[in-house]
Parts: sequence; structure tokens; C-alpha cells
Amino acid sequence: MARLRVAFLGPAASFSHQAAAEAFGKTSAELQPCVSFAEAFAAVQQQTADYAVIPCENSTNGSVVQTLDLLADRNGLYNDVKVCSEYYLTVHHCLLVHKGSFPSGWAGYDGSITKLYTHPQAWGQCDTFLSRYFKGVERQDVSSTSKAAEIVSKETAERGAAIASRFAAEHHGVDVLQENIEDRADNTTRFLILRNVLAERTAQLAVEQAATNFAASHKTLISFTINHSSPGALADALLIFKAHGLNLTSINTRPSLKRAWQYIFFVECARTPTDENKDAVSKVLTGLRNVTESCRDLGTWEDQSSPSRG
Ligand SMILES: O=C(O)C(=O)C[C@]1(C(=O)O)C=C[C@@H](O)C=C1
Repeated sequence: MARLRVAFLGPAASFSHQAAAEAFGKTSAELQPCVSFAEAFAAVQQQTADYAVIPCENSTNGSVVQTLDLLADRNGLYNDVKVCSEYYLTVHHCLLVHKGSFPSGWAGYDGSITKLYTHPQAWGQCDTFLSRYFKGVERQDVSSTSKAAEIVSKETAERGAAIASRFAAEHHGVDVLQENIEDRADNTTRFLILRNVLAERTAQLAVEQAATNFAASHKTLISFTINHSSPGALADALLIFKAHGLNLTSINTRPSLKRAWQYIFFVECARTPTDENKDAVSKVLTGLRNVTESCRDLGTWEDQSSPSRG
């Protein structure tokens, strides 16, 4: 069989790269950097990639809204893309500067950094450090943390700094001015692994699932829209999950973009698989189709969080 192709948000040395390398480490997959999450979704839809590894939420900073918007798929661009697994990556951020620009290191830092670069998700993960040392310093969102490191590596005149990983520092040849600048030592990002449901070669999951010594529950992600003027429409939809024994674990919303203040709901639910509940997801979907305006099954996969993560 030809090598598996795995799309991720590049350039090389992003956290997404790290997650893809770890999740597919044993498969000698070809890792394909993409300039955006949208490009990675498109690669799976068009089957130029077999899988994509996409961040969906962070334990400190919450949901990755760009990913929810792509899953919302308002224009029907990614009809065949579904979640088939997940991967948890502990995320440690560093403050990176152009090589040799601060020879006395953090201890001798003189407050001269004038601009910070990182992926929008990273700001909220390093809030305490940034408010303490970089209050009022200009922040520029860039496409990924590794892109931020690359920018700083090429900088000549400016005094910029990037927030990215130690791996990115080594890859782009920049200095680590300070490490572990994240607010919480347990800062973790959950990545979704996507596949195209029409692709036969990924019907059998290639990713290494964590060796679990507990009965792993199965997670399911479903999106739906409801009639906002009908009292109880959301309650009716949620009761269907309860009726079929699916435990709701998270609810997210994004604007429908059809009418202001109307939403697409994303519901994640879990069940410990048994013979009795093996059809629960399809029953829930049938039930939802009766009480929602639209609804979409975004996939079912094995829970990869360890019991200690709760
Ligand atoms: O910018 C990167 O390195 C990414 O892979 C993206 C991303 C994210 O969007 O959550 C991944 C993990 C970290 O939470 C920060 C950024």
C-alpha cells in the first residue's frame, strides 16, 4: 500500500506537526504541511491527503473557533469529511527571539521587544506571562506558531519575538529567551483526526490508539440547527441524546450566518459501547432529523483521554 498522507497546519515544527508526527509515528506516513486548517480540510475532501490532524480545543483557552467553522461547513465544501480519532498533545510555549539578539538571556532582558507573533490560539494560553512582561506590546496573529518562529528567524531590523515550541526554535534556528510561558503546566490541546468517509484505504484506522486498560468510551460529534422561534426546540433535541443513553460532554455554538443570533450547535456525546447501545447514534440521528432544521453526523471515535484526565 502507498504511504499514508497526513495533512497538518504548517510550516514544519508547528504543534499540529508534532501531533501528526506522534499520532502517525509508527506508520511512516508522509506528513503534508498546509497553510491553513481550510487547506487541510480540502486535502481530505479531495483525497490528496488520507488524514488531517486539526486542533479543536485547548484545556486553558477553549475551542478553536476556526475549526468549528470548518466543521460547520456552511457552504457544503467538506461533505465527506468526518472525525475518526483524536490526539491529546501537552503544549509548552517558549518566547523565541532572533539568534544572538539577547546575549544575556531572560535574566538580562531589557524590555526592548516591540512586537509579538503567534497563532491566535496561543495568546490565551500564555496570558499571565504576557500581561506581566509584555503589557501594551503589539501582537500580530500569524497562521501558526512555527510561522511566527520563521518570521523572527528572518527578521533583521525589528525587535520581534515569537511564541512557539522549543521544537520550532530548533527547526528555525532561533533562541529560546524564556520557556514554559504557558499559564498552566497541564496545558493540553486536543486534535481531531479527520478522514474522508468515501476513501477505502482509511476505512481501517491507521493511527496508533493509546493502549487503554479501561473500557474506552466512544465519542460522537453531531451538529444541528433548530427553529429558534419554537420554544423548547433545543431542549427537545437534547432530550433525544438522553433517551438513547448518550452522555452529553460538550456543547459549542457558532453563528449560523443565515440570520443574526441564530446558531449551529455542536454536541459531543459519549457512551461506553455495549450490545444494547450499538445503534444509539443512528437512533439519535433519526430522532434529531424530526426536531431540527438540519443535522449532521460528524463522526464517532474512541476516547483517547486517559481516565486521570477525567
Ligand atoms: O500554531 C500551531 O503550532 C498549531 O498547530 C495550531 C495550534 C492551535 O490552533 O491550537 C495548536 C496547538 C496550540 O494550541 C497552539 C496552536
